[in-house]
Amino acid sequence: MRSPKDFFAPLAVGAPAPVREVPARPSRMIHFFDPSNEKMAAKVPGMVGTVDVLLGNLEDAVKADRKEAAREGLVRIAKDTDFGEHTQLWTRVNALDSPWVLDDLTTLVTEIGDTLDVVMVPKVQGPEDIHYVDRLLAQLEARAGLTRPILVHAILETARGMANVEAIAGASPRMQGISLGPADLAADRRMKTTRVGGGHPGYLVRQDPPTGLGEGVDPITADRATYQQDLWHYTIARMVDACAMHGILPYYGPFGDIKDVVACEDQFRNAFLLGCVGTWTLHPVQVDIAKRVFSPSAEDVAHARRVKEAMGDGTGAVMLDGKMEDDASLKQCLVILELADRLSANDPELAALYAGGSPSEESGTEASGTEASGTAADSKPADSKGEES
Ligand SMILES: CC(C)(COP(=O)(O)OP(=O)(O)OC[C@H]1O[C@@H](n2cnc3c(N)ncnc32)[C@H](O)[C@@H]1OP(=O)(O)O)[C@@H](O)C(=O)NCCC(=O)NCCSC(=O)C[C@](C)(O)C(=O)O
Ligand SMILES: [Mg+2]
Repeated sequence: MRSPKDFFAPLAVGAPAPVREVPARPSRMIHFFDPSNEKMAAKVPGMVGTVDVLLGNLEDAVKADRKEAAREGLVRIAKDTDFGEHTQLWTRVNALDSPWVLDDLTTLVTEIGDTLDVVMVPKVQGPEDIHYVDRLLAQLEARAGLTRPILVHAILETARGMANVEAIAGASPRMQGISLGPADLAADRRMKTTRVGGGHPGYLVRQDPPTGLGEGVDPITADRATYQQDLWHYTIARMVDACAMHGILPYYGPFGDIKDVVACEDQFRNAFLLGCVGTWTLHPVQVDIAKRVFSPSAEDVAHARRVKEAMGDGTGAVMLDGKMEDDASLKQCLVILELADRLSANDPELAALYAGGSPSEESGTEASGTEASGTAADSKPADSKGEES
């Protein structure tokens, strides 16, 4: 364990100084592409400006015999593409115990280190994994003469990583954020699912047996409502706390049922409401869903402004639309307003929406009613409540 006094010292002579704060750049969707897949790679330049993050994936989902092609493809794309002001370039390197990761890091930092914003590290088990990457990145940055440090993002996909999540989040000033890796995590935990993220119809609670049924009707086998539960609630909530306590950013991960855009939106929204700032998008169809979900609704922004105005100096309590507002509800509203400001700075459409233009149908929001809504969930379509009976 390093002395706290040394926490912000570069780990190699000549490496850039670590950042003190995670840069406040939108990252609502981390869009995955396989740089060895020519059709997919060809779409990347056209996606600049439409997604917050483009991530060249080198790990799982890239076949073993395409690993080198993927690495080379990413170098080529990074060199040939202007990512503009609003789209970041990230990569997911191979796992630290794989035969590819050393070449991944060495090649990418050396060749495109000045373009690469974040390196995502899969299957992180504990802070020691981050320390290893931290030192190696510093050495490579120093050798390449980089002036800006590359940040690190961990994927939470082992039980041990989960148990160490707070230590991982605080392991280095390079830590930018953490994502949930539901498929590997499920396997490592020996959960009995076979999906990539999302819920499961078997994970439910059932209404109590009804009373007052007629003679001879069995209350146990009678019709009883069931409610599907969120398999990921504990994990995401714990990840959010670990990230918040260390000033880094939490993300949902992949939703593998590409066709089920409704359940995908529900899963993304659960993560957004719990504190995540973004998600992964695996297919272009998920991009607009992520944008809609991880941008606060116009109603929430308008409500937050009204609370801020009504609260004056920010202390005390007031009644607004029959609800008590106080210092703590104001703080929640300020979270929404800060996010809205940050997103508006990059996106004139959102800026117009938040400035009071009428919310478009595409934004998934409804025109303001007499009651201001309290959460982003209130703007969710009424037919997608995620309950079953
Ligand atoms: C799902 C797949 C196979 C369907 O691919 P498809 O070709 O069958 O889909 P499509 O609907 O036919 O595609 C239509 C068009 O979109 C293109 N396209 C399709 N996807 C993309 C994309 N991402 N970016 C840009 N373009 C894309 C595709 O090439 C095609 O182009 P075309 O019209 O010219 O023919 C494909 O979308 C894909 O491979 N996506 C990325 C998958 C991936 O990265 N997986 C790894 C992350 S999840 C994970 O690792 C788990 C985790 C965290 O580790 C853990 O939980 O443990
Ligand atoms: Mg995985």
